[in-house]
Amino acid sequence: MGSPGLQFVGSGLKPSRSNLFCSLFPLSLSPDLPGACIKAACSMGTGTSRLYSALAKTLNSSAASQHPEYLVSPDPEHLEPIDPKELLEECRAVLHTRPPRFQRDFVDLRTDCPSTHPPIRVMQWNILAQALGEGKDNFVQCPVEALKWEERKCLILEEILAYQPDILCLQEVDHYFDTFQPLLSRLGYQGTFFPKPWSPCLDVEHNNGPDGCALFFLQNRFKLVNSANIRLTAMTLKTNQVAIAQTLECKESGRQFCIAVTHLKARTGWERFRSAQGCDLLQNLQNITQGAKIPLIVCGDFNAEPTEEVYKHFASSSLNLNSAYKLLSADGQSEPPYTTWKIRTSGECRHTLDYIWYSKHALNVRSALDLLTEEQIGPNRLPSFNYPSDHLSLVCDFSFTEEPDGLL
Ligand SMILES: NC(=O)C1=CN([C@@H]2O[C@H](COP(=O)(O)OP(=O)(O)OC[C@H]3O[C@@H](n4cnc5c(N)ncnc54)[C@H](OP(=O)(O)O)[C@@H]3O)[C@@H](O)[C@H]2O)C=CC1
Ligand SMILES: [Mg+2]
Repeated sequence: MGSPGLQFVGSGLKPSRSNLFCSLFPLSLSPDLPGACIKAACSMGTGTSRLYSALAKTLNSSAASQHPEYLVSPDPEHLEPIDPKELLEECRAVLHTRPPRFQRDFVDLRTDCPSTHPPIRVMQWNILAQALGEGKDNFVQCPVEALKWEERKCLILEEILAYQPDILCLQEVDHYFDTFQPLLSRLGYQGTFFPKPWSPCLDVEHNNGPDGCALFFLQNRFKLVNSANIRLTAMTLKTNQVAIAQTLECKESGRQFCIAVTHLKARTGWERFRSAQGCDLLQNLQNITQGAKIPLIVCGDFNAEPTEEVYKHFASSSLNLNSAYKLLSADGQSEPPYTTWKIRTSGECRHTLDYIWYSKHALNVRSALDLLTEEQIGPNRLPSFNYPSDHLSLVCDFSFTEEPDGLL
């Protein structure tokens, strides 16, 4: 990680790559980047000079001098909007030496149910914290070059831009303030970040701050009604895991719903702990949705197979939830065979851990993005030069059922 911004300055960017520079470069700057470097690199036209003012303001602010970079959020008013197509092209330029993206298709699930409003596209993704990927995860078949942040961040952005979700639920985010918040806000998203209280990223040398959950929604589609950052408890004890729950109102339909993101405790031996965290989250969501009066979508890396207790709590909750990716199976009852697939020193780890739960009486899943095949994932599994995380993204299109007063 270090000072990735300096790599861009030193990489001999040509004027034709100035767009790339505008969108991607300033957001990777390290607080110790010399001012002279910033000025030299930023004197490339009006757009960049405006960026320079924002950047200079951020770096010179008293907040910046007192707090590490990851706690400093650039003022969104000073950031120019970006055209998603342009950013996608910029990412592709950075990734030109890498193999092409895998093709994934949306599967139509409810073509028979008409909807007057555009669907709500939700993406769930554990993007793999940079510090954990480089320092803790031990992905023994993944070359270190495949994990280089300057390229891996472009693969992550490419995935987001390819599907353009209305709502984005992320786990293991350790580049919120320097990358995702500024870039996604320029794409029209409003973001919220809740770091883990004792993120394992902080144990890694040259880390970029704690990892946590992040929730983004498109401001032109939704109005924020209510937001809660939740530190999960297990049997009344505070834990290291978190969730964000927000009530949003659709600007087109006026209908409200609650969206939540979480990342439960990892590892075997912690099943009862995860179960308790799940119960706490369900209790919080009961309160927020006023006993299931408001439709709910819960995205998460639950770190639990469908056989675990926490999964069963969600499946049988009085919130009337169903897991969207079951609908991809022939009988509509089976989860996919994997949502994460990696090789550690301990061997191959193929598991279904990631879910998108939704209020089954209030929402329809219109389509879901198919998973990567074993052949696409390849023998070295994930992450790889083609795919930036050990977890696959899950993407669903939802619409409200037509009866607003129907049972939730
Ligand atoms: N500084 C301090 O005083 C304290 C520090 N800590 C730190 O926090 C850590 C525990 O945090 P906690 O939130 O409970 O972490 P978790 O056990 O939930 O795991 C943290 C991350 O490790 C990944 N992971 C899962 N399995 C493995 C594996 N076999 N090898 C490597 N990584 C794996 C998980 O990814 P995924 O979800 O993708 O599987 C997850 O993102 C401690 O190890 C310590 O580093 C904790 C308390 C105090
Ligand atoms: Mg992980």
